[in-house]
Amino acid sequence: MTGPEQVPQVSLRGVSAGYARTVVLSQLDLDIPPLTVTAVMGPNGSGKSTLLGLLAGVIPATSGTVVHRTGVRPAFVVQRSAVTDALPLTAREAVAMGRWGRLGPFRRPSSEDRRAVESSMERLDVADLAERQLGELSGGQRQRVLVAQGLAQGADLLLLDEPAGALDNSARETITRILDEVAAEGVTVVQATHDITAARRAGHCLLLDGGRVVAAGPPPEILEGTERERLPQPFARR
Ligand SMILES: Nc1ncnc2c1ncn2[C@@H]1O[C@H](COP(=O)(O)OP(=O)(O)OP(=O)(O)O)[C@@H](O)[C@H]1O
Repeated sequence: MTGPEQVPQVSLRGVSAGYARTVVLSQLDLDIPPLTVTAVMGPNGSGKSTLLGLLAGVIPATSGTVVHRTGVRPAFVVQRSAVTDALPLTAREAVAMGRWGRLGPFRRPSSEDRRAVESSMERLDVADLAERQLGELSGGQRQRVLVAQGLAQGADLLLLDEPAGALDNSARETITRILDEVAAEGVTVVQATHDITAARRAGHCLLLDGGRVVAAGPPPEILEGTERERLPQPFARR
């Protein structure tokens, strides 16, 4: 360890976690490197969302230690399917919810809060949808609104569960580029993804299978070469 940039954003040692009657993650030892994009890959049910929930602090560890580099509350962009599309909110109101944690009781949004909301919407190209109801938006548009909400939070750890899940190739490429830029600006990004192209461009890759880390390291090392033997289905077929 030579400097603060070497301190992991989050360090997990011997961590297990899950739900009431299900242990999902068992004895995980892993480090999330700071100021880069980590892609979390693995088949359906391998524990990617559970790991993000753990990193976000919404799912408790049942054993082991979870150490965060800073005390800043992470931003967590959940899968679109986890958000009720019928919520009576405009896109701008949904993005502004990203600032709630900073407002405190009875505080009105400051000009800085409003700026963060507007610039996040512009970045995700949803500014022209600001007054539309969430329920009126397409799946891809709603997904971009949720990513804008996460960005608006201004956290130093941005966690995203399949942020490009409902997007076409061009929008997917845009999200990947924005996440690269956000990391270059000093944010640690962790995204669960089934998109092998996005994973190849990440700075770090974690491969889960059955709630365990089966590989961790630079994407070329994790995704290339031994791909056929190493990647759990369905990645091995791609
Ligand atoms: N709320 C919950 N209560 C109980 N079990 C759950 C809950 N959420 C997920 N699980 C179980 O935990 C395991 C891991 O699920 P998780 O959603 O973390 O996987 P995933 O890798 O994100 O999957 P996907 O690629 O399908 O999103 C699965 O067996 C799932 O059925």
